[in-house]
Amino acid sequence: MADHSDTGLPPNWEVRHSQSKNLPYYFNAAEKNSRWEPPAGTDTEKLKLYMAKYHSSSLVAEGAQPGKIRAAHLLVKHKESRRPSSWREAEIIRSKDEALKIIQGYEQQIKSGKVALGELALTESDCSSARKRGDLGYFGRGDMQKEFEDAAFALKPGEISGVVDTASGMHLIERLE
Ligand SMILES: O=C(CCc1ccccc1)N[C@H](Cc1nc2ccccc2[nH]1)C(=O)O
Repeated sequence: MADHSDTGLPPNWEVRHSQSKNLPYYFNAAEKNSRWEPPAGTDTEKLKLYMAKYHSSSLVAEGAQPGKIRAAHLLVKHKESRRPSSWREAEIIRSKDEALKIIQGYEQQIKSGKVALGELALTESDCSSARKRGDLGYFGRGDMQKEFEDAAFALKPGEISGVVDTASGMHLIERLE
């Protein structure tokens, strides 16, 4: 078992792995608290070394299976989103219309070749997948919200969707595999 002391995380915190999302998350056994992002007070350089040492193997993406695709997305949430909060902003108050204008701007930048979706997702996406350049891993039909699924499965690998509106917010989707 990995020695938790060299994770760089504050006391009682440890790194665990979400099988369903094939992603590491942070768990505090004392407070029974978990989160996708490292807690405040983390020595991020130490955490990076720890992750490279103990977690790169567990992050091996599931192999492509029949009926599954892999996609990345960039999400702009708004005040009517199912969870109007993200790693970027504790309380998201922009209107749906403002979110639409913002994501249409991103769509233009991406489709003009000025920036890659994954690059923009890193800093602009309101989904926890932002830190993986929006990469959601492999998923099949029934795994994601219907509007998202239909738009993603309609893409060929390498293609980018138009703006997709779901209960989570406004998305741009890039099919990766
Ligand atoms: O549910 C998640 C995590 C999704 C995820 C899957 C696989 C790897 C990493 C993240 N994040 C939500 C925002 C959100 N809503 C979505 C709806 C469809 C696809 C991706 C989505 N992301 C949120 O943060 O509110």
